[in-house]
Amino acid sequence: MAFKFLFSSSSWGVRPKPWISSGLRGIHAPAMALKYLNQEQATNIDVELFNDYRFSVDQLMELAGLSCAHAIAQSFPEIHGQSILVCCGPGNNGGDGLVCARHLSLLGFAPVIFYPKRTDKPLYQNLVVQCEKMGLPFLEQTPSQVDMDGDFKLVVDALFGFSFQPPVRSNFVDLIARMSSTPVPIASVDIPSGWDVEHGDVNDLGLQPELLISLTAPKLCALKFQGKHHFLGGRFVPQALQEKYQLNLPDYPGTDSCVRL
Ligand SMILES: NC(=O)C1=CN([C@@H]2O[C@H](COP(=O)(O)OP(=O)(O)OC[C@H]3O[C@@H](n4cnc5c(N)ncnc54)[C@H](O)[C@@H]3O)[C@@H](O)[C@H]2O)[C@@H](O)CC1
Ligand SMILES: [K+]
Repeated sequence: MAFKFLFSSSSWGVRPKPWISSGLRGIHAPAMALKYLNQEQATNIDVELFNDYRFSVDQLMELAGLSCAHAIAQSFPEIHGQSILVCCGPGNNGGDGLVCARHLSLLGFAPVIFYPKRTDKPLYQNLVVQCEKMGLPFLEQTPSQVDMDGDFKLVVDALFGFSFQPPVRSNFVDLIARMSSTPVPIASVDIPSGWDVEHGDVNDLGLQPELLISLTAPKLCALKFQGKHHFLGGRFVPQALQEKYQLNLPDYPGTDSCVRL
């Protein structure tokens, strides 16, 4: 396969993509550039999936969380069987974290959950019970810096996703500061927490994940991501919706739930 690179302005929310050979008479057709969403587009797609396509939150959260666990397993195979701290926030990003923790456990990792601001809705209560009944430990207090640095091989950041509005409120400041300072690698679900969804780490909190799993489609802040592994997960976007928003998502390999970007 022949590759050339097509460069586009990042202000359009796109990244260089290879030209993929059509295989016909040596003609090379340009692949359409992957779309990076602003906050409004991410919200609109979310609303459309629920209201028009009639998916339930549980359905998409299960697929999103599963894809995060798979991306983690692919990125950090060397920590299989070892302890992973999964920090879950109050919204759906936190729900993805709870699902991810459950699947990490099923994959043979040893997740420990920290879920400080719980939501009083059956969906979240059920996710907690599922994890509890599977024997996953929950931390009662914000882990100290020493504990975070010493007890875990990976920290999953499922605090805030595309609905985050900076700055971080006081109750999460310490946790994000510790996640930013730890030498333990961070895997962020959808958005590195504390980052502005479009502009990145505008408040200089310093959270720099080693793995980012963008869900549905990457958000604009992902253009500022400098870690080793960037995956797309959430393999549930119907073709018509992909076309309506010109997402130009890459093909997922085989039956995989995530794809490396
Ligand atoms: N289609 C989709 O688009 C899907 C989205 N999913 C997940 O859902 C996420 C979006 O979920 P939500 O809309 O529930 O929102 P988030 O989980 O991004 O965050 C909302 C919560 O964070 C709090 N919050 C916002 N700004 C804050 C601040 N500055 N300080 C402290 N707390 C703050 C809010 O009060 C609210 O409780 C996505 O990022 C993704 O992870 C998946 O579950 C499934 C499918
Ligand atoms: K996050």
